[in-house]
Amino acid sequence: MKILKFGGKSLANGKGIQTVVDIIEKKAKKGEAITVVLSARGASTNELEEILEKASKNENYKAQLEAFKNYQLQGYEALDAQEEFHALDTLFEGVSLLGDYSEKIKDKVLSHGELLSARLVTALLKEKGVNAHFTDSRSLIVTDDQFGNAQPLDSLSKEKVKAHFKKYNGTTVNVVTGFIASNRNQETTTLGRNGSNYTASLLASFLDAEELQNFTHVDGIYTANPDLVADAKKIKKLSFTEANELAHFGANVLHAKTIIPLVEKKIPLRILNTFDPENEGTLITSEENEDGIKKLSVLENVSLISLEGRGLLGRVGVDARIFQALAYENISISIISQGSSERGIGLIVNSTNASKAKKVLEEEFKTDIYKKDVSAILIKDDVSVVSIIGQDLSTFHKPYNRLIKNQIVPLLVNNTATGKNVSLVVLKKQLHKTLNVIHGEIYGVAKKINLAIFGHGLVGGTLIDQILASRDEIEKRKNIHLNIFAIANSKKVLLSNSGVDHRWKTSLQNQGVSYTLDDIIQYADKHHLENVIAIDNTASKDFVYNYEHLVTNGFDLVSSNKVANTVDYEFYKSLRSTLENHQKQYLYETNVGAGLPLIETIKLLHLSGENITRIKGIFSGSLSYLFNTFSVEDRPFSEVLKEAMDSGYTEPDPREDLCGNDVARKLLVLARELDLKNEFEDITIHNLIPAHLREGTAQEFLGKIQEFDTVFAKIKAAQPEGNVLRYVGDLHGDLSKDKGIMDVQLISVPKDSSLGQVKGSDSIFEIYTESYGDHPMVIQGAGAGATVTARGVFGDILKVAQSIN
Ligand SMILES: NC(=O)C1=CN([C@@H]2O[C@H](COP(=O)(O)OP(=O)(O)OC[C@H]3O[C@@H](n4cnc5c(N)ncnc54)[C@H](O)[C@@H]3O)[C@@H](O)[C@H]2O)C=CC1
Ligand SMILES: N[C@@H](CC=O)C(=O)O
Repeated sequence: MKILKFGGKSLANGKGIQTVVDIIEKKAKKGEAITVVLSARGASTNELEEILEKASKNENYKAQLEAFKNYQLQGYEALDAQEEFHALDTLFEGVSLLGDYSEKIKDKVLSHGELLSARLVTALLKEKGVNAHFTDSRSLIVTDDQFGNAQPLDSLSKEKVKAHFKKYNGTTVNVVTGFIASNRNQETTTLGRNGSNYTASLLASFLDAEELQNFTHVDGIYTANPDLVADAKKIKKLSFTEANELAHFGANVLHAKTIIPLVEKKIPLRILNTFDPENEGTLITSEENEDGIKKLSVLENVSLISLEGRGLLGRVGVDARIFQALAYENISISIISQGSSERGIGLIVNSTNASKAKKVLEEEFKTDIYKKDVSAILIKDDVSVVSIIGQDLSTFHKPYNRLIKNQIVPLLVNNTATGKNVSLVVLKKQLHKTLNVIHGEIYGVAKKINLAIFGHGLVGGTLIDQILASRDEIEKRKNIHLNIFAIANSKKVLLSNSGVDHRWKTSLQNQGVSYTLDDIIQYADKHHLENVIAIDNTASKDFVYNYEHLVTNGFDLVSSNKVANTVDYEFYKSLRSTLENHQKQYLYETNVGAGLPLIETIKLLHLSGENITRIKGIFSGSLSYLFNTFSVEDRPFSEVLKEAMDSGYTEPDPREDLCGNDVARKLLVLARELDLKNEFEDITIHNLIPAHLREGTAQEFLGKIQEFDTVFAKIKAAQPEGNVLRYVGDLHGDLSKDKGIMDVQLISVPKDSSLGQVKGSDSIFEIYTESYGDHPMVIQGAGAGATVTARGVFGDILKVAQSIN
């Protein structure tokens, strides 16, 4: 025998009730032995409750009662509901006259929801030729006298159930009213909310059923509420122990009391979807899963009450007083947490009870407040409880760290000493993000990294295309999902919480909107975007002043722009301390040597205590190309310069390279990695731009670049035979002091020297250290170019992404 239980939503008008009848008919005609337990249809129970309230207040309830009756008959006008309707008329009239009602009357009223539902389904099944039998559970389940929440008397009920099913067995499909029962005096009682599920599990237990199938409007039990977590997965099978934890923590498909009769008899419970009957749903059995299932459960509409005061320290019985005072007012505490210092106690109660709870506690601790032993009793309303069921503390650091990285700091953490369950109280506005962050971590769902890219010129544009081209592969290999949710230039931003695609240029043109930085921050917040990284691919001197604001708003930083590391030292330090305070990262490998692993190497050497004594080399990819080519080819300087620009080696304004600033910045970036406190002004720079070409716009400058030709032809000719020109940066001096010496200059070197042999746009860095002596460590390779630089930025993004655990 299988027990099939259908809930109110499954039995609602429209698609619902017909589907239910089809499911039962199919099973009955296949010869399956089944018993059906029904709830009231749709929102019938709530409506009856509302009508009852109105009647008791002498308000006009008749229109709503008519609507209720119409709903019950809609499409089923042949149903004989006179008995129920007449009983309801009489009951409401009585309540209206009296102006009051008892729990006993309420149970009588509410029972008609289930009675009508079972009558209708029985009639419909009979029409289809099924041998259905309307079964009023008041003749089966006997309870105590606790109207509204009656407790079944097991042995009496079992006896009656057994006797009934002995009489109506074989091909009979008993259609049983859920929720309702009667006491020993045959007065109607109800089993409390979720009572129909309870009826079904009692029947299953008394009849030793093979399975209880609970038909709902969901496909089964999910790892989290799918409305809040898009990646939530359906759990195929779980144990009663796990289900029991879910039932306690707000999982509304189950209730602890309905599980107990099944556990005792080891009867499996299957959660099914009425509207997708082929789906096998979730099976709950007594078999324990070895690894255990983790599931997220949420309590909303709760408030955090905190009791603070120095005088609580070491006092005996404070918690007992709290519990007692609240219990007296029937207020239940779902979580309580207390620091070992005992100076503060936090407790969670239902929001509807929060003000009352505060009042009760203020009264209880009146004297303590007067003596200033208790300084405050505060309510925080906008909170939610997230419980990770199946989680113990041995691995809890992982989801917890992930939350902190995403700037979600729980207000309270609580775990069960036995069993596996950790609960966190978080701000309600962070609930959605909290669930997604934890769910992603515990289920190893691809980690979502949300990127805001500022600047989509040569480097930025190439980066976006590189990310879009390799993100599927990265997701497959590294379980990291890269989502570009913002692309901005200085005027417009394209926003897309689900991520831009390869048509981003057109989309930006058509859908780009003017913006402020806060618009992007708020957009990320509104769409609960986790693990956000801001990427600066501008050459802007102003944008870097946004970095700290981004960090305080939860963004990690990646930058190809060198400015933030080369403005005043005070800013440099302040940014680092903001990063430290917010536990955020800032990576900028491409600031020196484009995609070459230079900064990382220098950092590691320095960190490991290696004394770096000098760093010398060709720092500029564009000037490397310029002088490598110009030195050996018989072509005008301006023509080669134009080539370097067209190849994407130069800065957006090439004067930044030619004046030596770009190399100087790179030197300063490295100096600061060595903890030197140099400022940009400390650097001696050989400016290659003749004085008369330094002023004016970049455009005007480009119109005059031929004027370089004679100047550089002379310089080239003045060199010794076999020499070539190289633009070199040098960081030297006593690097163990506060400041190093930095020079940037154009020099002539033998063609076969280490600097002379460099080709194309390569950079070369010679790192002299104490251990390496006169034989420096050398890093050489492409020092400029959009493709290698974008690849370097991409590498930094992935490093940040991987470090978010
Ligand atoms: N080209 C190369 O080989 C290398 C370049 N870099 C650095 O990469 C950065 C970008 O260089 P390119 O792509 O060549 O420049 P670009 O001029 O092609 O692109 C810069 C982009 O930034 C945008 N932008 C400017 N101010 C902005 C603001 N306030 N907010 C948002 N967007 C803004 C511009 O509209 C433009 O789209 C520069 O900082 C450069 O120093 C670093 C290493 C190598
Ligand atoms: N303009 C720069 C680009 C990389 O930083 C250079 O030429 O090196």
